[in-house]
Amino acid sequence: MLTVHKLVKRFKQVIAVDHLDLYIEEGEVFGLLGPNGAGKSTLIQMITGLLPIDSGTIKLDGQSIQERPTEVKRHIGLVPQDIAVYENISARKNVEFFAKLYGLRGKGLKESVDEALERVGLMERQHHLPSTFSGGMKRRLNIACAIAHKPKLIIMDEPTVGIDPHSRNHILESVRKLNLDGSTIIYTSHYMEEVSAIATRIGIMNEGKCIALGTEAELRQRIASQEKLTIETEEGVESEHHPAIDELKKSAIVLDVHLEGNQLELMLSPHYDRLQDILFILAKHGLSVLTLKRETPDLEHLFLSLTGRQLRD
Ligand SMILES: Nc1ncnc2c1ncn2[C@@H]1O[C@H](COP(=O)(O)OP(=O)(O)OP(=O)(O)O)[C@@H](O)[C@H]1O
Repeated sequence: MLTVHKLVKRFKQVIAVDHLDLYIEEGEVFGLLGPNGAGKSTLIQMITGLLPIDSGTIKLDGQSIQERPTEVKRHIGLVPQDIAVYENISARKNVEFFAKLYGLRGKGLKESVDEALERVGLMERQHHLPSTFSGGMKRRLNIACAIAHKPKLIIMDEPTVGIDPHSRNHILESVRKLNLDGSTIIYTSHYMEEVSAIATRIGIMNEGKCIALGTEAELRQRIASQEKLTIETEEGVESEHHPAIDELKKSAIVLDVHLEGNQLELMLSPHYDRLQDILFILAKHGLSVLTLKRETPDLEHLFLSLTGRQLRD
């Protein structure tokens, strides 16, 4: 449905999207994960025609956004990162306003607005002003405004930032329902667990590139053979430059070491079972172990091992 080919966007020195290739198939919920500044919003703004492309192509059902912006935009609904609703007209009038921009009128308009408000659970508050809504309700209204014209592709840019758990669950549930009813969805987030809950396929973006792509099972496969060891030490390790960390990093059995608060996180090579070697290194540098936890890493660790960064700063 959506094909992105060798897409590039620069802001002076910064290359926000770097020769990115991506395809989204009809019926997918595509979870786009990445830390701050990865280029997710820039990519979305280009897909939705809000930002000009430096080079590369974006096509929706074979139609180019550069060549046929009006036709392509008609089939896309964008839920932007920042809430964009009019505070001083009712929720219903907000949805009507956006639906009218896409040419809906009369009975079709009424039915579409009803359906959109119903989907986000705001029917009972339809005549209230958004200025009286919680942040979560405003976000849900934002979604209603984006979906009333029944777009084929719905793009949600971090729609759960800063909202209460009830609205968050409501949003995740409405994403599932929209998808079941035939919409294709791109959902960006910093939160692995959200993407994991709803996405049929996941792309991980960093520094303008898509560095991993696949179903959650496929991505997990890439780290399935590794193990994570979390160590809490009595003394506390202040920096990544601690001599114990340097020595652990040089050890053949330790693939990676990170300092997370007062804990050391070690990625171990497959089937490693000589924990005493690690304890020996720690003891040698005066560190006594309080707790040890050994587990299979999750996708946040895949991200960490690919980029050396956390998904959230
Ligand atoms: N209008 C702009 N002018 C200059 N630089 C920009 C502009 N928009 C984005 N950038 C830069 O491009 C890079 C990608 O930013 P972008 O907002 O696309 O990332 P993101 O993945 O959406 O991050 P976040 O999760 O924080 O929204 C960053 O380095 C950012 O500072």
